[in-house]
Amino acid sequence: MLLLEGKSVSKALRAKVKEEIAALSSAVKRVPGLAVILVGEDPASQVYVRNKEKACEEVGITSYSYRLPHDIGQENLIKLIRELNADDRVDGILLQLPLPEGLNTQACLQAIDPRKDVDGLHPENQGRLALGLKALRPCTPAGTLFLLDYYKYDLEGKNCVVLGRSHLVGRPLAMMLNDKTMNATVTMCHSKTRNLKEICRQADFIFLAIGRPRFLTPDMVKEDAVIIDIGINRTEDGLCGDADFKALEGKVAAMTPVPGGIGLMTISQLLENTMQAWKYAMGLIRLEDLA
Ligand SMILES: Nc1nc(=O)c2c([nH]1)NC[C@@H]1CN(c3ccc(C(=O)N[C@@H](CCC(=O)O)C(=O)O)cc3)C=[N+]21
Repeated sequence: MLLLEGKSVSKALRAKVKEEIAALSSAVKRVPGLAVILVGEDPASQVYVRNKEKACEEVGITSYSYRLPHDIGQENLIKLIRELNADDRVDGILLQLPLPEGLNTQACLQAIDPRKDVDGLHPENQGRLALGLKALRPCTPAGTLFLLDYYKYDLEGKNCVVLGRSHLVGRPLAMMLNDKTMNATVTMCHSKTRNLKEICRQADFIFLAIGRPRFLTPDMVKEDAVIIDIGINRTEDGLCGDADFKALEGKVAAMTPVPGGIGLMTISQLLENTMQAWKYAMGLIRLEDLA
C-alpha cells in the first residue's frame, strides 16, 4: 500500500507559498496578514490555532491572534470582525470553529468580508464554488485536491464516495470533485444512507469526513481503492482517523495516515488562501485568477 504523505506534500505546498511571498513582497509594500480568532477554551482548537500561527511564521505571513472568552457575545464578536474587515494589514480572517454555544455561526461567518474569507465559508464563496466560479475555497477539501494532484491521480469518470456532508468538508469537497476541472462521479453519503457498504464497495476513491473512529473497515472497500481519511478523532489510545488503518492496510491501494495526512494539508492550504487573498488585495490578481 502506498502511504499518501501529508507531511511531505504539505511541505512542498508551504515551500511554494513561501517562495511566492518572498518574490512578491519586495514589489509591494507589505507582507500578508492573517487574523486568527479563537473563542472559548476548547483544547483541540487551541492546538490547531497554534499550529496555524506557527505555519504562518514559517512562510512569511504575519498572524494576529485574538483569544476571546466563551461569553464574548455575538455583538462584540461581530464588531471585532468588522474592525478586521477594515484593517489593511489583515488579508485573511479565520474564525476557528466550532464556536461555543450561544453564538450564531452563520451570522458570524457572514460578517466576514468575502475577500478575506480564507476558510471559504462565507455564502458568497460557497455559492461561487457551487457555480463553478473561482473562489476562496475551504482549506480541507482544497488541500485534499492538492494532495491528489501531487500524486498524479486522475479522477475523471472515477467513482468517488464522500462520507459526510458538513459545510466545512464534505459538501464543498463533493462540489469540487464533481466540477468540470475534475469530472469525478460523486456519491455523497451520510448517516441516513442505506446500503452504505454496497455503495462504498463500488468506490475507486473514498473520502471520510464523519468523525467516527475506525468506521471504515475492509468489508466496506474494494481491493485497490484509495482512501482519503479526513477524520480526526481523539480516543483513549490517541489520535485516529475515520478509517481502520491497520485493518485496511493490506487491502487498499493507498491511504492517508492520521496524524500526518490531510490535517497538515489543511494548514498549508490556509497559507495558500491567505497568500491569494493578499495578492487580490494588492491588485496583483483578479477574482477569476484565484487558484
Ligand atoms: N474555521 C475553521 N477552519 C478549519 O480549517 C478548522 C476549523 N475551523 N475547526 C476545526 C477543523 C480541524 N482542523 C484541523 C487543522 C489541522 C490539523 C492538524 O494539524 N493535524 C495534524 C496533527 C494534529 C494534532 O496533533 O492534534 C495531523 O493530522 O498530522 C487537524 C485539524 C481545521 N479545522
